[in-house]
Amino acid sequence: MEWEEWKPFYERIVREMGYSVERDREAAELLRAVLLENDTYLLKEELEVVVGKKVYVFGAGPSLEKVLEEHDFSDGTLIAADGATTALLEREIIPDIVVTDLDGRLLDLRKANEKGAFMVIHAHGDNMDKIGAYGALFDNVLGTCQTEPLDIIYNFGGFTDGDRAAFLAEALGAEKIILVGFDFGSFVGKWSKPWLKEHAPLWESKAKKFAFAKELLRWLEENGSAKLVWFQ
Ligand SMILES: Nc1ncnc2c1ncn2[C@@H]1O[C@H](COP(=O)(O)OP(=O)(O)OP(=O)(O)O)[C@@H](O)[C@H]1O
Ligand SMILES: Nc1nc2c(c(=O)[nH]1)N=C(CO)CN2
Ligand SMILES: [Mg+2]
Repeated sequence: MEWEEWKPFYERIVREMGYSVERDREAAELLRAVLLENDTYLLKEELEVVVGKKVYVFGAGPSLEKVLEEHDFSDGTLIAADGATTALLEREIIPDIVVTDLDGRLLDLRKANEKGAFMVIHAHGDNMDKIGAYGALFDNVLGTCQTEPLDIIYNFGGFTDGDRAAFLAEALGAEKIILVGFDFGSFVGKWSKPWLKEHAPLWESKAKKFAFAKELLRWLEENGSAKLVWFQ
């Protein structure tokens, strides 16, 4: 998704979620500074070679657990959206790429990175504290933002970690994107937040995020060049 296509979505998101564009911009600058200072940044071209034709994107919906038990996903590139990383690690699956705004379980995000996963870390106005505190703990990081892209900070479109991961796969050349554990139902998967012990009833701000995520994935289905499939 090009910036001009993303801009109207972003403007609606900012309005409906009450975000600050200025803070989102500040976060992008902060992430850029952290990655440059530590020399841990990746360029798009370096991540492109990791993404094959067939990509599985794992969301953190409650359905993920059973699906991981019953199916083998070793024939594609594995991209975990934030909290889904924990569910994969529990089954000793190391994702190729983790897409996160750093609010999943930090130890699991780091473990995946140490075991070889490339990180795609997203900067927004509400995670600057996390970027400042933990940004330097990761290696092989492609930075993303939701405002205008900077030199090493990309914007491929997408809002939540899950739909953003699908937009990333599209931008990096995937031909088939299979969404696993995306149920967007009335429960948030227990891997979604570090403090959740069980799947939790959907709360209001998360419901709004899910509505945008679904809309963006529909856009990708209609306008992307990759085939988008919902794994059942
Ligand atoms: N029922 C579900 N519960 C949680 N995540 C889901 C569900 N269905 C689909 N997903 C997708 O899985 C992704 C990973 O979940 P996670 O909650 O860890 O990420 P997140 O977007 O960072 O959440 P937040 O906006 O609260 O930071 C979500 O971004 C969402 O796109
Ligand atoms: N400002 C701001 N932007 C976001 C936020 C958030 O909580 N605040 N959460 C996101 C992941 O779902 C993506 N973008
Ligand atoms: Mg997150």
